[in-house]
Amino acid sequence: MNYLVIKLGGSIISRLPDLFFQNIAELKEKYGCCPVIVHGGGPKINEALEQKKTEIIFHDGLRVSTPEVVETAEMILSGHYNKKIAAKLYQAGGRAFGFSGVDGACMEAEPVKPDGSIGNVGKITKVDGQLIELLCRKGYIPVISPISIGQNGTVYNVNADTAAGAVASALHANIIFVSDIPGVMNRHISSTHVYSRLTASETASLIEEEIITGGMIPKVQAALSCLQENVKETVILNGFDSNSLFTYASGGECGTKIMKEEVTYA
Ligand SMILES: Nc1ncnc2c1ncn2[C@@H]1O[C@H](COP(=O)(O)OP(=O)(O)O)[C@@H](O)[C@H]1O
Ligand SMILES: CC(=O)N[C@@H](CCC(=O)OP(=O)(O)O)C(=O)O
Repeated sequence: MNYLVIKLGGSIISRLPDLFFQNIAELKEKYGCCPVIVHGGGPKINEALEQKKTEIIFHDGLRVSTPEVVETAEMILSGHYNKKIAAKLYQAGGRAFGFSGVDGACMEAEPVKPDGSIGNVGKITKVDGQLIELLCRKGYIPVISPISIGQNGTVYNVNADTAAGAVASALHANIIFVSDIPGVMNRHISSTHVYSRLTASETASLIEEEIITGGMIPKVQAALSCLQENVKETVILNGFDSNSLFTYASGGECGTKIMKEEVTYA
């Protein structure tokens, strides 16, 4: 079976056109490829923390996560967005099955920083790919919140781009990151310049030159690290463009493709 991991960013989820959900629901029938959704929800976690007057701190793009912050992130990701996306897909004609890494311990995590300096932020050590495949075989669209669990039962907040990369690696799937921009852009070149392809070293230079900043950094890093595993292709594309998913699935050019270095033989 062919899988496509679709990471829905918090920047776009609630503004994603209905047609985009419809295209996800039709992907298997039209292109023979099973969609697996992994989603974020960062901006709404910020809102919830602001309401609680809890300080918001990021360290290298990762949210410093006390147990209280993890509880809020879990409420927004595994509660609010996970079920909203499942309902949207059902409305669009699909049958979605929503869960997080905590359910069935299907994504195990350990602390990114064992010294506790950023709290319970996790990195994924194991994904139960068989469970995800089983759901796909039964005709469900898995919808996965990145909140994950440690072997001792600690619940971890995991960056959604990283979680999506781990799921894609486990399934040997390609991955697309759906966000609120047409791809990786360079406003120094022009206000609309989008790279169609970037290699690892070009990406590193754009980070160095501060052309890639903020939330785009964990995204390109997740793309590059899953290319080192079992993932062949990673693309960042625009959720506002409802056609982008089908354009990608039919082999057309869209968004920014992040690739390993091209090997040249003498
Ligand atoms: N070079 C770049 N090209 C495009 N977007 C960039 C770039 N550098 C930083 N960004 C920012 O990254 C954001 C996407 O990251 P993020 O907000 O974390 O997305 P999501 O919630 O979709 O995962 C864009 O909205 C944009 O503001
Ligand atoms: C550890 C960490 O930073 N977790 C993220 C999880 C959500 C996320 O990644 O959402 P987006 O895809 O919308 O950015 C957070 O708390 O914001």
